[in-house]
Amino acid sequence: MSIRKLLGKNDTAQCHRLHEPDQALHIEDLTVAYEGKPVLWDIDINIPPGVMAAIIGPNGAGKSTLIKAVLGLVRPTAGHICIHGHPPAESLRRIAYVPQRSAVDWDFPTTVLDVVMMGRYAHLGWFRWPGRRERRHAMEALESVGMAELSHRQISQLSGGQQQRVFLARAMVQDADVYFLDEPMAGVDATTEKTVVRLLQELRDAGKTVIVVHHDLQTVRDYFDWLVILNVRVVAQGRVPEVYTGENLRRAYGGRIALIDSGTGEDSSGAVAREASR
Ligand SMILES: Nc1ncnc2c1ncn2[C@@H]1O[C@H](COP(=O)(O)OP(=O)(O)OP(=O)(O)O)[C@@H](O)[C@H]1O
Repeated sequence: MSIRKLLGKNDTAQCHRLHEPDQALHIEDLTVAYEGKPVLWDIDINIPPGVMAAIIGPNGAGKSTLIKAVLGLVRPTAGHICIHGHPPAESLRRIAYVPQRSAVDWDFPTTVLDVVMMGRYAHLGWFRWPGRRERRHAMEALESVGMAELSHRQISQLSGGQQQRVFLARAMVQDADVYFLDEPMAGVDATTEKTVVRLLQELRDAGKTVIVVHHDLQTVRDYFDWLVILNVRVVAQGRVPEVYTGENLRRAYGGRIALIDSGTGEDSSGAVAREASR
């Protein structure tokens, strides 16, 4: 048996052993290192199904690395990751991923509609091209993000906000259970941000789990109901009202945030934080 198969088998057994039936994402003792230097250190995370969760933390805290580890794009040094009680490699159809826009080659010669239809490939099986049904799904998703009219445009001719909407439409047609998005609100206009938040909240309301790497501390309380604060280790996690506190933010960001008292006292849930510099 190959090492890969053996590892897969062990992962399956571990997830069954560790299985927290209530958790959409269960991570235990995870360590990830680049060139021998740990960027995530012995972390445990639980995110229940049906929440919209933010992962926040200062630059270099390991937020993107965490998502990459879940998706199998980086290999952990140690630890276990389970999606609804299964290793991610066994749950790929249940996972949708929206990468950072900067991580994509937007000069690739393809149209908006084709990019969205790619989201259906995992559901098609062998030897089947996307047909009328997939096209309809893709057009419906493009309509919901206000992009139907640009379906035949080359992706190289889109604005940043339009690119983000296309990504979102592709994630929607995947019909996954757990959605991972890496900074979907970064560098988009206010209208696109509202559209992104509305669609993600709709997914959440439909019972999906939405996990977002997020940078704007001031919108955490408005947009999210679950929060993981990361800085190489997990600083705090849980429901936003309990976790989004001045004390936890200071522990993660140190002097890099300004706390603004929004009325009920700086260290209470009334605290609103702004990152001093990015
Ligand atoms: N492929 C890589 N090789 C070596 N080091 C890396 C690699 N990718 C990331 N790192 C380093 O790992 C650390 C964590 O990076 P990561 O991108 O996960 O952080 P982040 O919290 O997403 O940061 P940001 O908020 O700046 O996007 C950083 O110090 C980064 O420089």
